[in-house]
Amino acid sequence: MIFNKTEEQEKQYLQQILEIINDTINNTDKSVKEHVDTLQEHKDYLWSNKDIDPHEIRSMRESILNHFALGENVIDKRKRLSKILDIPYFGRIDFCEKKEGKLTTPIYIGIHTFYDPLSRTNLIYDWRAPVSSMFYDHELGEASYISPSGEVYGDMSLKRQYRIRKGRMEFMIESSLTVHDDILQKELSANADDKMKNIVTTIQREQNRIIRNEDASILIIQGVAGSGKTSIALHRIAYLLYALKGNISSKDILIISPNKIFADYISNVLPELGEETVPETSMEQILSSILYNKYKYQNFFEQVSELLERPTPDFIERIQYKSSPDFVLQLDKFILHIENTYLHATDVKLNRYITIPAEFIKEQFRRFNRYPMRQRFETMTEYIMEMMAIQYNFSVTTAEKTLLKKEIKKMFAGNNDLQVYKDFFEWAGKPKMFKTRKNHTLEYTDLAPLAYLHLALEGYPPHSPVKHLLIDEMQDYPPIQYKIIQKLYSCRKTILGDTCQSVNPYGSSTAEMIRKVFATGEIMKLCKSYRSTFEITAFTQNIRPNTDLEPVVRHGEHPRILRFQNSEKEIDGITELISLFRKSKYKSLGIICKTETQAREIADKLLKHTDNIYFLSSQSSAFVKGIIITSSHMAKGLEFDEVIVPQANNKNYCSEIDKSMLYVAVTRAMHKLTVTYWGKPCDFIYISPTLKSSDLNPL
Ligand SMILES: Nc1ncnc2c1ncn2[C@@H]1O[C@H](COP(=O)(O)OP(=O)(O)OP(=O)(O)O)[C@@H](O)[C@H]1O
Repeated sequence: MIFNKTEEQEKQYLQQILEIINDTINNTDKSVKEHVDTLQEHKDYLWSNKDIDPHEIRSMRESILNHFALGENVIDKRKRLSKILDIPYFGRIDFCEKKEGKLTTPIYIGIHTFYDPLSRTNLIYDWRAPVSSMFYDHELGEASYISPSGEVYGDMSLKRQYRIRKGRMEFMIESSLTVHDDILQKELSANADDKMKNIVTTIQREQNRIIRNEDASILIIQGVAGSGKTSIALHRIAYLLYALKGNISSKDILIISPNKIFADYISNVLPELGEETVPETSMEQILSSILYNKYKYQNFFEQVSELLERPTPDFIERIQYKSSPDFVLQLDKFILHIENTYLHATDVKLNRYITIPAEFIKEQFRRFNRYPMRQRFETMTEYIMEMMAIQYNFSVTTAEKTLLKKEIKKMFAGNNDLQVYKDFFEWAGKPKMFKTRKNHTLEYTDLAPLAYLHLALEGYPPHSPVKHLLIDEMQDYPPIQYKIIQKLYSCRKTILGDTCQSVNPYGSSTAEMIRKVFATGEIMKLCKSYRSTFEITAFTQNIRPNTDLEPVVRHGEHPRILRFQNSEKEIDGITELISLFRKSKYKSLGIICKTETQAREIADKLLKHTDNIYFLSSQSSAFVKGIIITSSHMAKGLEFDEVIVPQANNKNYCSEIDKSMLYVAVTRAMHKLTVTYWGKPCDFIYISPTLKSSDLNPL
């Protein structure tokens, strides 16, 4: 006998569940009110009784704090329950454990657990619960899941998916498959939001393996464009917060994200999954704060812009040199060289009678080699003084002690980070590899090695409280930056990215390179691409073929390549495309240019013809829905219903880095893509014979 066999029965059951949830909400409201009343009573009592004895005050204080904490708990529960009212559950499996006397049990799966205290049953299971994993991993028939007490085997006899919105069941699908294709197609065909959304109802099996991987201490996800890397990494965080409850909370997690826009864009996923937003930072912030924010430096965005707008072979060479794994080895050798040669010891005359010999000082520098070099002076001084006192039976004054410490510090030639860093290039025989810009501004590639040397000399900060580190866009960070991360954060890590989307082709890292830096790590691949229609994906594959990529078959319009007579006509054409977009069903349009300068120029021109266009610069911090004009670099990680890529001529897009930018731009499109140009089309775009001739004729 199947529980709730028909759709009608399921609908009635949904109503019952909603009633129970509503009752529970009413009870929590009562409970909140009781807590508020008690707190008020305590407050009144304290106000109206001036001579209360200290014991009573203390006990009352404890009671207030207690009520407060309980009250907050109840409020959290209330928030969760109100969310459940909208979509109580999205899936169901019927499972019978292979054990005598066990019955088939329907398991309803939602974003949160719902336990009914009256019937003492779990009416809804959290999607992260062990039993729920079968929903994502198994088809009908034999199934198993890993419970805290071991693997549980059984038979899965039914699998349903529901679409419930605002407490109303729109439809249900019964399926033997893992996640039914129709539901996935519906989700993928929906319009883009101003924030990344959760995908809990349609997580795919290969994605679930990554989310629930608790074994890997360093998990490296290499995934093709639109494969759900970022979404999956965030779901993984939500999963770990659930599975390791008590050991880890959201404030113990740190996300290293490429920029503020991206951080804003992904900020909704965890709250949607019922978790707090987690702290976020950027690689630049980490590196600069190691150096006490003392140096002016070209930021990563400026480095990319320079590579796109005015690349010089020297600049490229400097970036390449400092981004190789070999460079880290060289720095390590140099640190050893500092250790062996930077202390130029001399005799120190403490007073008329006592002189500390140079050789003795040198010996102490070596003796304390477990301390970072700049941290040894104090300990060496203490030790030397102690030895003096024992051997010659005399005591030194504080002034003499201070003098000795000062003298030892002076003997060390590595007290200035920048000088040491410059020395490195002399030592390596590559003085041309270091160049500062106007006003002593450092190049971006120098920030990490400088910080690395600083840490080697000064010592690493105490153990970081971060328990899980998430690094997105992993390909953009060179090995030296990972080396620093490894030393700063010893915790578990999830690192994700796609080498094909590097905006830093002269300094990018592959999954394999990253694993080498950490000397460990599990690489998991995501090959299915979900974001774009089949036609758009085929187009992007012509720009940068990736044999790993497997598109999800969802059809849409063919991308269009529009040729114009000149740049003015191109602007007119884009204005026309914008007005067509405004009349369409789509909600977001990204006009993605190669550089920020180009984006700004086009934005200025377009704004003469049309309004409500937002220019997103590297300084922006919030992502907005609507018509956005931006650079490829800023668009990384984002997505739009429709994308227009202007100026795709062979002058604008001609180098390897230009190709990366073009690839990033076109892979942002979900449903519609138009590429415009005047002059000759760039060689990276394949003009397919299926294109209508009107698409190519000059307009
Ligand atoms: N299992 C899934 N169910 C529904 N949608 C999915 C699924 N997996 C991925 N998507 C959708 O695919 C799109 C791409 O996801 P996401 O941005 O996480 O991918 P990514 O690999 O980080 O992309 P990129 O590297 O190109 O920026 C999003 O719209 C996401 O909602």
